[in-house]
Order: sequence, then structure tokens, then C-alpha cells
Amino acid sequence: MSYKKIEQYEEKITSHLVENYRETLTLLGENPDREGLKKTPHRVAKAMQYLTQGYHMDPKAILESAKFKESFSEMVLVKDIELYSLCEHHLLPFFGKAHVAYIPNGYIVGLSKIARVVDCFSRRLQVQERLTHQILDAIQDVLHPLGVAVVIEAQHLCMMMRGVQKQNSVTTTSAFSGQFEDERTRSEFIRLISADLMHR
Ligand SMILES: Nc1nc2c(ncn2[C@@H]2O[C@H](COP(=O)(O)OP(=O)(O)OP(=O)(O)O)[C@@H](O)[C@H]2O)c(=O)[nH]1
Ligand SMILES: [Zn+2]
Repeated sequence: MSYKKIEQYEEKITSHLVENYRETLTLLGENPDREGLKKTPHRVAKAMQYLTQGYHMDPKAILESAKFKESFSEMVLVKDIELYSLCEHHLLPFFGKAHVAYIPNGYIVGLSKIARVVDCFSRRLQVQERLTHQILDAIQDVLHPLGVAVVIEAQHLCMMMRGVQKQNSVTTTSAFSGQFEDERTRSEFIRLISADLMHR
């Protein structure tokens, strides 16, 4: 599809979303024509398209774009990558941090690309477990490293604002491959993500 055609297609989707959000406001008992709400359907449509833009991103292309041959073979850890996602059950946000490590096997990757892969999968409708595995699989498939580890700690607004209403619960999910399945390597990773090294 040409750039122009993609733009036209996206505008069409936006205008359908706007119509839907106008109707939603009415169904919720609001008047979508009152001053403060006039532009709201358009704003929400744009916001939701932004928050789900990950569907149009290719995580493998992101990683391939900065993959470098290198013989370094110690653990590389990018921790505290903030993430914002939407739970697929309620379309409410969940947010927190991802910690991602890999052990290179001939190739390293630009560090920012790891954070971009986290964004690429976060900006979709998700469950935290699948998000964790998708990040691991993308890195595994492109870099073929000796191992990958992903830990995500997140709070879910669907558990805080509604439903069970627990304000302080944090959900931790993890996925490990290769050398991280070994107890010693995994413990080293856990020690590093738990340590406040920057502030010593
Ligand atoms: N495993 C998993 N569950 C999630 C995630 N995000 C939300 N949930 C849960 O999805 C479940 C959906 O359960 P349902 O019983 O169908 O929905 P519900 O009636 O709205 O549930 P309550 O939240 O308990 O009121 C809830 O238990 C949510 O807490 C996630 O990332 N992973
Ligand atoms: Zn939810």
C-alpha cells in the first residue's frame, strides 16, 4: 500500500472510531455535543490508536535494524524499562517495569531496541503473561543468544479502580530461556535486578 493509501485508510478507521465513541458517550448518559465533550470522541480515538500502535510495528525488524557482530558474551541487562499497556479484558491500563537480559552469542543489539520491543508489544491489548513471553521470543528469534530473561512487574487498574479494588498489589511475571534456565545464571539476573546499583 502507498503512503497516501495508508493515510486514507487510517483516517477512515479514525472516523469510525469517532462515531463509536460518540455513541458510547450517549449510552453512558452523556451529551456528546456539550462544550467539554465535543472533541472527546476524536481525542479518545486518537489516544486508543496511539495505545495500540504496536500492532503496526514489527519487533523483528526493530531488532534487526541495530544488530551488531560482537564476541562479548557476558550478560547484558536493561532494567527498569517503564511500560504502559492495556488489559485485554477491560481495556484498562496496566503499567510497571520490564527487566530484560540476554547473553550474546556472536551478536549484540542496540540497547534502545530492547526498550522499543517492550513498547511494541505493550502497545497492544495484552495479558501480562503473554507480553512477557512475546518479548522473550522476539529477542530469542532474532539474536539467537545463549539465553534471554524477562521479568515484568505491573499494577493493573482493573484491579485497583474496579472489581476487587486492591490498590497495592503488584503482579510479577517472568520468562527464561537457554542459560537462564540454569539456577546460577538466573540467580545472578535476579540479584542484578533487585540491586540498586546506580544509587550506591
Ligand atoms: N492472568 C491475567 N489476568 C488478568 C490480566 N489483566 C486482567 N486480568 C484478569 O482477568 C480476569 C477476567 O475475569 P472475569 O471474571 O472474566 O472478569 P471480571 O468479572 O471483570 O473480573 P473481576 O476483575 O474479578 O471483577 C480478572 O481476574 C482480571 O484480574 C493479566 O494481564 N493477566
Ligand atoms: Zn483487566
